[in-house]
Amino acid sequence: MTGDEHRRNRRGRNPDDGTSHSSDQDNRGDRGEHASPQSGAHRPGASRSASDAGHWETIAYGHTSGGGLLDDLPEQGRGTGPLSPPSSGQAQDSAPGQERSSSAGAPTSQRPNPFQSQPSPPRSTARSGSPRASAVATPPTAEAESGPTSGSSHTDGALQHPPTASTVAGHSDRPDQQQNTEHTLEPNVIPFRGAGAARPQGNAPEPAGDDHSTTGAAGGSPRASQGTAPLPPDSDHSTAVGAHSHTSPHDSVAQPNGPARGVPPKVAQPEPTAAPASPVPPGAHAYPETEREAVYRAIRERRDVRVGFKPDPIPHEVLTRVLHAAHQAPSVGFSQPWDFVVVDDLETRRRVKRLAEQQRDEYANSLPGARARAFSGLKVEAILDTPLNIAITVDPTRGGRHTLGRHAQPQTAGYSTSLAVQNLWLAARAEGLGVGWVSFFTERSLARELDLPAHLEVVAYLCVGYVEEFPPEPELALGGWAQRRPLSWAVHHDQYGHRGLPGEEPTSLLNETIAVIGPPDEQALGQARDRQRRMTKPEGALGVLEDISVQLAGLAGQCPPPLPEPAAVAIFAGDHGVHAQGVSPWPQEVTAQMVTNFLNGGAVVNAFASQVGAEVSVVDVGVSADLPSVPGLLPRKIARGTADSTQGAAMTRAQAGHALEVGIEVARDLVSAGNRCLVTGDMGISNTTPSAALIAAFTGRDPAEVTGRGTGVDDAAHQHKVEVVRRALTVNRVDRGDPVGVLAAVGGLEHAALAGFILGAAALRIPVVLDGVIAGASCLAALAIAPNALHACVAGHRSSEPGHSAVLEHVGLRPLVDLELRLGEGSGALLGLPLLQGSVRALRDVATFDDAGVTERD
Ligand SMILES: Cc1cc2ncn([C@H]3O[C@H](COP(=O)(O)O)[C@@H](O)[C@H]3O)c2cc1C
Ligand SMILES: O=C(O)c1cccnc1
Repeated sequence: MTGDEHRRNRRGRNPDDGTSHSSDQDNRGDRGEHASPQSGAHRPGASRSASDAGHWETIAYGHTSGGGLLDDLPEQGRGTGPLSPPSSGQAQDSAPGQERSSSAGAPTSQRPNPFQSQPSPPRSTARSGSPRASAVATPPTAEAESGPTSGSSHTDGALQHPPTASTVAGHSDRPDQQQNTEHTLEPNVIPFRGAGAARPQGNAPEPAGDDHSTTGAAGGSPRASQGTAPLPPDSDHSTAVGAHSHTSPHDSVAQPNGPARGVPPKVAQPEPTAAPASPVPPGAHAYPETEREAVYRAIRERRDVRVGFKPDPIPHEVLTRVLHAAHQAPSVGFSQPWDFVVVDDLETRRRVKRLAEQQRDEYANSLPGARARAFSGLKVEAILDTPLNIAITVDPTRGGRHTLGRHAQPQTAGYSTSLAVQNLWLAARAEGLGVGWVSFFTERSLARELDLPAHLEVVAYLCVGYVEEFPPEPELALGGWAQRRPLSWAVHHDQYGHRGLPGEEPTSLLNETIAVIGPPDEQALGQARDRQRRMTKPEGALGVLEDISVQLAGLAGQCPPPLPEPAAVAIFAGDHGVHAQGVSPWPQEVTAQMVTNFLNGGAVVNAFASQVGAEVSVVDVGVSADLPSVPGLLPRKIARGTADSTQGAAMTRAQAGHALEVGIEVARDLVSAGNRCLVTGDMGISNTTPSAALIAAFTGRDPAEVTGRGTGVDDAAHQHKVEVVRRALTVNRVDRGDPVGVLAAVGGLEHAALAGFILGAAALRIPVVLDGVIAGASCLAALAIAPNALHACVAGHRSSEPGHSAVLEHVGLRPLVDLELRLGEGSGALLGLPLLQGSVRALRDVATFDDAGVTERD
């Protein structure tokens, strides 16, 4: 048996080989419950429930009729300053063996998916940016420098609205807009907190029929809502909230997706602190259950509607109610900075629509191929389909110079206006009106079309009308454009990063991730093998691609698995203190220059990504230089390069842990943005040296066997590089049983982040295509942390770096492409991507003997 055959046999056929699988439960993600809506439409044998059907189906992508991966999208802007590479290169060879394993099965089977599991508040639109033109790149000179400094940390800023102890007379809304007593206006008064009556002063009107806010001599806060029970005297909701800190009285209330959820509390409820005993029990002011449910229902069922509008006019009183709800939004310093321009003039709307169409085209042209195909099926506006549009504007100057709370955060005027938008949206949902927020405009051009006064800005442009139906989930989620993030990803305890829902023990992102990385789904594996056997081809004829398709079915828990498309490559970039040892012929500043080149679309990775329709992001986890803030760059700098590992640890354990978590978060973000395949990329001058050290540490091989020439050092320099790796390992005395410790001692920030990226993909059961030696080294760390992560890994190619072959052999991965590449960036992985996609496409689309009426062999 050849080495290749041996490696292949360790994969696919029996994926449990080679790693010690724990008995981890399958991916339960965020306490999952629901089935996944992410499966593609229109594939043979795919079953969809009737409730999924309807016109939402028409926007689903992942359909099989797409035009392949070699699209002809316009090229992005390119870098202009060519780098002058030093010469030379060498290769390794290895011919792919041919053989297979397989079987087949009927499509289906589902798996828990962290995205479907946990109800969480709705989000609205998705955005994206395009690479910019400009470029810097200089030829290599020789020298180095670096110095670790500690990185940034996250903090949360909470908005506080200080209590105020004065009453302010206000003006009323237009009385002619009042339809009935249900919609009377409240006095425009800032209530006292806990101190007697808060009565309108001066000439503020006493609203007709609104008797609930001014009952009794002791009084109570006037409330905005109608039909609320009279408030007990001296009630003050802010006291109640403050006294209960984490355990808000609302914890036991029904969650946004339905009745109270049963997450068993693992943490004792904190004792209320020394607040004076209140005669008002917690929850006394809660609405009765049916009313609460109505509130949560409106929140849950609000949709950004683009399709299925009816032409029926909106009665004036309905529209007024909805606008009145918007007008009751909270606002900074009670400045009420909004105005509502109700547009029904057809000519104006036609002009606005033209603006939106221009922006739509511009956006479409900026998209990578797979995204562009998906986007072409999406409707982004219904400007002429609805009886009217509403532009909601902000006046950032309203309220005068001393608007309370706005002095420190001028953006709060715009935020306040967004709250008016949301109020309108929820009220509209309750009225059966659909709302679509169109943001395909540059703000100034829209303001011009609407002939707004110069001091106003447009916050939202809404298409409003009755609808045939409301989609059961956001249209973008149904179409697979993006997925809802589980609530648990967004909730932190005391400090950003201490995750856990209320009542749960806070956990780290890393531990949470490791906990859900499980073995492949045996049933889906079996179905995929069975289906491969029944497909109209001789058994095994697709060789390694059969194994890959089976692996992906097991990973997804679904046969056939979703197409691994769209794909996103994340290039993790960092610098290295060990560069000072003369291990690379390139100056360290090339790292930052290449990052700029990536962002300008001018590098090899961009060319290959464009070829296969993938999106490119660059993650700065440790570049020494400051990088400009541009679309496509994720600024996650943890340190300005690592320390020199020949002198001690390259980084602290905390830095390595932080980098791992950055990688996990990037994986999560890219997957929730709708990507179904992740691709590793790297940039960091000198990073083949820490790669060799990691590989030696995790495989136990001698540094001489696994240290390569990287960007091309000569024999003498190579010898020196081997000694540098040896010294780093001696100085740091690594223990491979402590993978985070190994990463910290001899790795790089991009290695740790890449390990996290791999773990993040595995936890989400999304395939991750690995590039060359840097990804390989990182993968060893990831597998040492969670062996089951292997089932998410596909080796995109074999690099000519010797350390990479050592990795592939050690973990039992069979590279898809073997072309003597030694570049990094994600280039080799991207070349392998279409093969991976082809393997799944075949499993999904190829007819079985039965279906096609083809006679099987004897
Ligand atoms: C212009 C240029 C573009 C690159 N793109 C990837 N690498 C690759 O080479 C570097 C590692 O090799 P060594 O350890 O020998 O420095 C990494 O940045 C890696 O991504 C590049 C290197 C250079 C010079
Ligand atoms: O294998 C790789 O990915 C590689 C090889 C040399 C330099 N940079 C990356």
